[in-house]
Amino acid sequence: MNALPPLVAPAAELTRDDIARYSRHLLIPGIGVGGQRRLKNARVLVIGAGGLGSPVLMYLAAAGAGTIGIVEFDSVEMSNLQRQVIHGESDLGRPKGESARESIRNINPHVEVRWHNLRLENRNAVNIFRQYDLIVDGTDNFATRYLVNDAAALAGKPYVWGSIFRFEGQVSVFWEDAPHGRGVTYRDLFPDPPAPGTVPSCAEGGVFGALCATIGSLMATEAIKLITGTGDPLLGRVLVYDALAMSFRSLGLRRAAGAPRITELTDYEEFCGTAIAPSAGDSSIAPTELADLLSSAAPPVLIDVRERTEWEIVRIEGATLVPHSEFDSGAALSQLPQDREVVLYCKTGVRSAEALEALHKAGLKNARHLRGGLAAWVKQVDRSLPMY
Ligand SMILES: Nc1ncnc2c1ncn2[C@@H]1O[C@H](COP(=O)(O)OP(=O)(O)OP(=O)(O)O)[C@@H](O)[C@H]1O
Repeated sequence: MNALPPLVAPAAELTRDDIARYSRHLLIPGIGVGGQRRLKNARVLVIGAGGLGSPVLMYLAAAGAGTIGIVEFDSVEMSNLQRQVIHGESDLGRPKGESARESIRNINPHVEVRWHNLRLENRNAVNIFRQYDLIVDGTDNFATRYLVNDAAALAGKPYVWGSIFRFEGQVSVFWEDAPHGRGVTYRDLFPDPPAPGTVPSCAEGGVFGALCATIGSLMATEAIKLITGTGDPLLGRVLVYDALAMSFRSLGLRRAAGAPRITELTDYEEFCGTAIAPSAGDSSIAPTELADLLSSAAPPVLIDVRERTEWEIVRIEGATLVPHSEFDSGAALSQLPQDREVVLYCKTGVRSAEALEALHKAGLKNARHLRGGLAAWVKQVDRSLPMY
């Protein structure tokens, strides 16, 4: 085993209550009283109290991490409850940070919870990271992941990273300044972000709820190992889990030869191509305008560019399904009329804007896309439709 020195110094003695509460940890060689005292002294920052953040926060709290920070700005929605188990039915509409803090207090009142009620951004990341020993990234977007990576490097902190999609997940530990030259960062795994629109988010592609527990619990495990100096952390390795095959693979990861040190933050939205909405620009149509147009004498042809699974959940009446992938391949063009206006829509307006760009490039100009997608349509036009 290639254990690292423990990240955190031990706290003062354990109390009687600590000994009773953590007794099953105290019995394990590798944690014991020494490891538990380190946990008590640990300050862990968890970014996002969502699918991954939920199990991470719950297990770190139960394990007795002394101080847990939560960075989260969002509120609990119905579609979160299938996997974000730190929140419950009675938390719907509440800030996730508040709900998570309450759950943690219920699990372990000895944990000090610091909720940073904000979006992690360039202007706050490094300062917040400096207040903690270890960062755990439970976020869901590439811009934030690169920011977490670079800010962790600038603050000199290790961080545990996890990612989930449908039935697959990945976990690793990144730390530019890791002892024994084991420093690898997220940029060594993914030097470049994927082209915008090529990797669907969980909101678009879906995620298997129990996968979050597997990956989140692995992330909490790595955090506890680093804090206590127990076992071999996933430094320089990525663990890949396939829930359908029920298999784990561990892939080696090296620092790219000559990779420069991270010395500053950059514009992550621009780096990831998510800064500007695709250049469909003013070729969008508002939901209410589309509703009027659909009931006019010359209604446009309405095209749903989502996946069939989404189409089967809910759709706008009268729409035809032509999935987004058929726009990339060019197959969509032959299915669209040249003599009538075409309006494309997706869930939130991102995929439809991309599909529209492909149509414009192919020469079909008489086309627009629904601004804000089906989500905006449901809010502004037809509240009777369910939203996912
Ligand atoms: N930059 C950021 N700062 C703070 N929290 C963030 C940031 N980026 C993402 N998050 C939070 O990370 C969590 C990610 O969790 P997850 O993807 O499971 O949830 P979600 O975004 O609610 O899901 P969905 O997109 O399916 O509705 C979210 O709660 C989100 O608010």
